Amino acid sequence: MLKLVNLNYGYTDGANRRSILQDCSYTFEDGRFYTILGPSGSGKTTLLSILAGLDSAESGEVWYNGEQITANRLYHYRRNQIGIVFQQYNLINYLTGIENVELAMTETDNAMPKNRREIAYALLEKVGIVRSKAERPISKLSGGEQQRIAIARALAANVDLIFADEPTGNLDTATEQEIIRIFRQLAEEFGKTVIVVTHSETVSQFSDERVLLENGQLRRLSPAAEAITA
Ligand SMILES: Nc1ncnc2c1ncn2[C@@H]1O[C@H](COP(=O)(O)OP(=O)(O)OP(=O)(O)O)[C@@H](O)[C@H]1O
Repeated sequence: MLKLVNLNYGYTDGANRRSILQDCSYTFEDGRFYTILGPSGSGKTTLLSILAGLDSAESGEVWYNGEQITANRLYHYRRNQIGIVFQQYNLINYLTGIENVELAMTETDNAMPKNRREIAYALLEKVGIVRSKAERPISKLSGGEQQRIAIARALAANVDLIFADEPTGNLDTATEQEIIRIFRQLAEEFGKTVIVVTHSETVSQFSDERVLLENGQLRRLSPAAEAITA
């Protein structure tokens, strides 16, 4: 379970103080697929950065699996407990897909099997990347293929919590559907918690829970399509 308690975050813009998160609290349960929605500039990426340990709130607490993610736990949390998927994929372009995933397996303290390459192929197969594609340099792959590899890379350290920021922002509708199917499967079949920031109605429709970030706070949207002002 990922729990946020009274998070506050703001910045100064000239003489003005702007608040992005205001006593923001929420609980994300294990094994569910969440989407975070909200108007442009409402702070979704900022919130995700805080949840993924890339930025820190000014006050408040983040708890994961009963442990508070304090400054001295951040390194462990980022390295061993979470994976992140970005809109721009952020893969290493001169390496192949399989090398990107294998490299991620060396960047964790979690126990990794000796046959890393085989496990990496299996992980890529799970997200629909066959061997011939896994062995191509990233620069020779489509955006959809790169995003699948980025998802496999995020899972490589055997983590249970995946964050994604606009993961389908650069993809066409058919490819978006494929990525949604992968996220659904990760939650349903493999018990992963998937938290996705998105403007896409399609992605949000297929999530287990839609959460709106508005006026610095998160609130659950009712399952029946509530109008979104994103
Ligand atoms: N440290 C900072 N200094 C100045 N401005 C900041 C800082 N952090 C965030 N902002 C501003 O806070 C607002 C929220 O940004 P954020 O990217 O989190 O919003 P968002 O909801 O993800 O937006 P979008 O949907 O357009 O991607 C933006 O106006 C951004 O420019």
